[in-house]
Amino acid sequence: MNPLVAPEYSHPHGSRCALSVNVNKVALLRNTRHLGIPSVLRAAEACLLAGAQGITVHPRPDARHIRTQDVHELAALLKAWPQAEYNIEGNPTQNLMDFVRELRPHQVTFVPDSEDQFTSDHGWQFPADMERLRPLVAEARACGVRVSLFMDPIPEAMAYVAELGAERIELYTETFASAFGTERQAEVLAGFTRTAEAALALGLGINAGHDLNRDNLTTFLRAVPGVQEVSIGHALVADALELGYTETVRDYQRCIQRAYASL
Ligand SMILES: CC(=O)[C@@H](O)[C@H](O)COP(=O)(O)O
Ligand SMILES: NCC(=O)COP(=O)(O)O
Repeated sequence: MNPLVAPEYSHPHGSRCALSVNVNKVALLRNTRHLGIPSVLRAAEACLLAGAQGITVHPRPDARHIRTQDVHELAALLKAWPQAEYNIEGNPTQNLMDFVRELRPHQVTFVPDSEDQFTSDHGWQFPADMERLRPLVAEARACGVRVSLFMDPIPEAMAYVAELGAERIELYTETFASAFGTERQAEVLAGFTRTAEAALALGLGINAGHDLNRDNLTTFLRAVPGVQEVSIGHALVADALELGYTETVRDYQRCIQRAYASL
């Protein structure tokens, strides 16, 4: 079998790879008026109804988009969707751990962003970040929350993730998205494949996200083995402005299924 095609993989949701919709950008648009529209809750519900397997939020300390009330209201909504997962992202040295303690989402994704960062643009640095993360990973796991660490595609860094006791990595996919369709695509993608193989060999689960879209998603999933979840927000919400949430989510699910059609 082609080693670059994802191996047979049993995912928590019965599909090959779960789609978790990040609703940050719905909140960003809502926050530009005091009218409460577009609704973050209605966006999440529409995406779940259309087949998304999860919802992701990144409640940044400056509340530029997702606010504390959104995080709590989505937790309440997801109680009615037992098959779906709630993934909360953020920097555990800032405001994230209160959400972990209070809401116990299915997953927390630790992202090393500074408070005023334009967007997420790098993963954790090991071994430098190890001791700072160790108690935070332990606390989240003690709360029964799966821990995923936001990581650059560096195979050698996977052993540190495993040593910390995190269950998954989230591959930061911006470098792939930037190289997509260029002469660098194969080289950049090979780095992601090597990193995924290193993670799988250590028993780590694999998530992926940042700048994934309908054009590049299938290529990524075909080449990178074992991806259990993609969290997609910016491009998906942009597509939904044109196509609506239902058709957009269905189109992303088609992109995911196409990645495994040859298996
Ligand atoms: C961690 C990551 O890559 C994204 O999930 C992040 O949430 C993007 O944040 P913004 O939506 O604020 O750009
Ligand atoms: N972790 C990635 C995520 O949740 C959404 O990233 P993007 O699709 O908004 O770039």
